[in-house]
Amino acid sequence: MPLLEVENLTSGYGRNNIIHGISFAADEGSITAIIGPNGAGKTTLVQTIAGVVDARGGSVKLGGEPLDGMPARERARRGLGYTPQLRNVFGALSVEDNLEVVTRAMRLPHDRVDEVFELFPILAERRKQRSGTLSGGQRQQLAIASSLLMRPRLLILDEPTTGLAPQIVDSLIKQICVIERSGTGVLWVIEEHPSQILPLCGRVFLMESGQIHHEANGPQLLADPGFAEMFLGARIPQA
Ligand SMILES: Nc1ncnc2c1ncn2[C@@H]1O[C@H](COP(=O)(O)OP(=O)(O)OP(=O)(O)O)[C@@H](O)[C@H]1O
Repeated sequence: MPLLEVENLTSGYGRNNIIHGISFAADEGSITAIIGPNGAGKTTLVQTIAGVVDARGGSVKLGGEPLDGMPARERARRGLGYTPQLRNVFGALSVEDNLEVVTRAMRLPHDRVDEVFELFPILAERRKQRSGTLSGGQRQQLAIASSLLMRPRLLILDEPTTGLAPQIVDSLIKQICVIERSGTGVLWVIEEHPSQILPLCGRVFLMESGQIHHEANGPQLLADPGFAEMFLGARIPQA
């Protein structure tokens, strides 16, 4: 059984539906990617899975358990971790306090903070630093660390590498691979760096105009000469 099963999911804002009857699945211990042009509805799709945007039809199951109608917080308790695009951390709080806000709110054991510090040593070094003064990459690590405190079965990452310096991108990708190898499923919305990320992806779903048009595995997709023009409007440089 796949870890995540999305069936015929529809959602939108106001009078407009943005995603139209999307179905796909993602497995544990592997990386599944969603890729597509700006405005395709990728963020809306993952926010609907996470319970941040209400579904208007269809279903989402995690480990066979339906999550439909549950608020985001309840989904998080059941193992669905979501790190939004905007690296939202509490800028006025220290690194450590950001993490403690989550452990207190979700009544988690305090040693979970040490667990995520092991994965992100730079955050441990900077535990007393105000988060607003971290670099973009460090803020992204803190946002991911906050999601990991719940020990999610599935971690959704919305464009985690966008806007980061190449060296930081490399180390973040390595850290995400460590998370995947620990058995966590990763659902990754890709915006930048496809030539680095796609080879790591078991399944890739190509989204356009609120629908999934194609499924492939990452290496297959990179080898497809039409892919870059079709979905990114540019040629993908080889890694
Ligand atoms: N809160 C909102 N209210 C109204 N419309 C929205 C809202 N968020 C997104 N949209 C619209 O939904 C459509 C899909 O946006 P979405 O952010 O899901 O796409 P995306 O594929 O993630 O794009 P990008 O790669 O640019 O982030 C766009 O037309 C966008 O303007």
